[in-house]
Amino acid sequence: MSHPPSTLAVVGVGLIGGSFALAAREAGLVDRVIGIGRSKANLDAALELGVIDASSHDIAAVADADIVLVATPVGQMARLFDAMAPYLKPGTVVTDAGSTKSDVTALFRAHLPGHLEWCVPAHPIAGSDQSGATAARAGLYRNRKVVLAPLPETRPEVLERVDALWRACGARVETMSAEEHDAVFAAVSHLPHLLAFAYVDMVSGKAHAQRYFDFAATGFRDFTRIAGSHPEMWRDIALANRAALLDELASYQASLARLTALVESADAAAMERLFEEAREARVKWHERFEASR
Ligand SMILES: NC(=O)C1=CN([C@@H]2O[C@H](COP(=O)(O)OP(=O)(O)OC[C@H]3O[C@@H](n4cnc5c(N)ncnc54)[C@H](O)[C@@H]3O)[C@@H](O)[C@H]2O)C=CC1
Ligand SMILES: O=C(O)C(=O)Cc1ccc(O)cc1
Repeated sequence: MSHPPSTLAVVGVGLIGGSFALAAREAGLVDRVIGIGRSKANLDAALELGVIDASSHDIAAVADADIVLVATPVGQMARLFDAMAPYLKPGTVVTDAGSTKSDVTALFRAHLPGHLEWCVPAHPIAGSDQSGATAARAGLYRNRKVVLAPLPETRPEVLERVDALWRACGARVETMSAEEHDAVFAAVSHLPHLLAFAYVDMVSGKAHAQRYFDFAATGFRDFTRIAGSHPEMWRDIALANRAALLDELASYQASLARLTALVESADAAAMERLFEEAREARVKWHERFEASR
């Protein structure tokens, strides 16, 4: 399908922004990619790997773009939206990849009030515990979901353009409200990351932690993989989605308290029932997840 030449500016050329740039170019929907970042070493690596065609430390470079993807930690977005506002051409599509959506929606409203018809809050549900441009790969979004949470002001053709870009990257696009998004992701993504960080922190705080780590095996590895994720990114997510996350932390604490009581009372039957129900739910989820990839 032919399309007018288009320039993509990626603000924050890491795993997520870099992978989008590679995939959109491979799909032929983007001709030129400008990387805008704060780390020279990372931008140099992105240039060398062919993830971007040009780099800049100056947000004014968005003036040359038809599409801007903001893929920094969500805590950076307020100042970035604010700083890019004077340079955005009317019609330039602005979208993001942040893991939280109510806060980003509010930031679009607060900092780009004159540009809302061209803004599309978004969240690709793909990634890993890796970060930086060197981790970027074109196939990251293949058969993965992307959630779009359009604003009431977003023009239909702008939504369609962002939808088409993500589909061209191989993703399956779903639309939901920012509120529903944040409640769901607090439970299935943000909470488990916090649990992994807290658990590793607990073990490493033991008096003879190394002795414990020496014997940790695959169960420990699988449960804690995401504790290797980017600390700044997860700090920002925890702050941005505090309310929903506090609800999930409370539910989990209640669940742990119930399990603690079963362990205390040595209630073998109830414990086995709980484990059976959890295992069944996990097996079902895993079958559906693998079938959808
Ligand atoms: N890592 C993951 O699995 C996923 C992450 N996300 C979201 O995508 C966003 C990016 O995450 P990653 O690509 O994993 O992180 P990353 O650390 O790989 O990349 C972020 C990049 O943004 C740059 N950056 C930070 N502050 C900046 C600023 N003020 N101006 C310009 N550049 C700046 C950093 O130097 C870095 O290169 C985050 O909002 C995260 O919540 C969304 C889905 C999955
Ligand atoms: O590392 C993993 O398995 C993840 O869960 C990746 C991930 C991290 C953050 C997101 O907002 C979406 C996906």
